[in-house]
Amino acid sequence: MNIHFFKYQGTGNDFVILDNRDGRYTGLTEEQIKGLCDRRFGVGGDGLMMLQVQEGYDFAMQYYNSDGRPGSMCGNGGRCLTAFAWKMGIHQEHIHFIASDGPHEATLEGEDWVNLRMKNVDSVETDPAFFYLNTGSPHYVQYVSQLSGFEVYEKGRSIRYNERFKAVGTNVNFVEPMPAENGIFVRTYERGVEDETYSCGTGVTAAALTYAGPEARTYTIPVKTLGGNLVVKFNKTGPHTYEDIWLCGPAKLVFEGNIALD
Ligand SMILES: N[C@H](CCC[C@H](N)C(=O)O)C(=O)O
Repeated sequence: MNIHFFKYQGTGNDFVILDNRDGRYTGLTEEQIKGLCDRRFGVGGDGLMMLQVQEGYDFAMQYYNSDGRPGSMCGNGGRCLTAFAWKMGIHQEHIHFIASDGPHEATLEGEDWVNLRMKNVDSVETDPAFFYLNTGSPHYVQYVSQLSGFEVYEKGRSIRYNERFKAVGTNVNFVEPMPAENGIFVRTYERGVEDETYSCGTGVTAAALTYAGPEARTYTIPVKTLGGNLVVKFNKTGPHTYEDIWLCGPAKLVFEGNIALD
């Protein structure tokens, strides 16, 4: 089978994207998706997404992690798929799509900057050592010092596979405040990739929410990742409740091509 693919990246979180509006790629197997995401034997990506038709929406987002299995919501993926939908002719000032965690709204600024509305958050588990919350995907958030030299892979992996999380898994974010920028630096170990990625949109969102002060008001938090900069804007409405959450940043086409699958 010949596959025509598009490769996108958003702050270095990279994805293979397929236009599946006619259903031609619906039968791809877990092994085939894993193979397409393989950086040596395939196209390479942290995940694969399909652009799908969905009545009542501009499109549906079907997301798979690089292990070939369906993942939960992917923030950078949603931004990249929005840029791709625009390229495919879905030209709306406000784009509405449905993903595994429900409806999303997105706007573009130019061709490769996407603002993506994330689902509201109505609870956060707070522990002296960490926060745990769901921004479309589950995220463990821990503040550390000297994040540049931190062992994200080893420490992230040990949390992801601990007694509590090993069955279902979790994404694990390590966060360091950047006082001069009034922002944060975030590094993430991703479930389903089972490695550190250059950026994780739902993780960056989760980390930014935990960085807000105690006051209920709107916040704008700049976030640095290994792959570039994002901005998270939201309205904190109570001690653990957040609404009108927007993840904003670049989403770019890298290349497109064809690959034959056996
Ligand atoms: N990279 C993604 C997160 C993918 C979620 C996935 N790792 C899972 O837990 O299923 C993001 O930008 O939000």
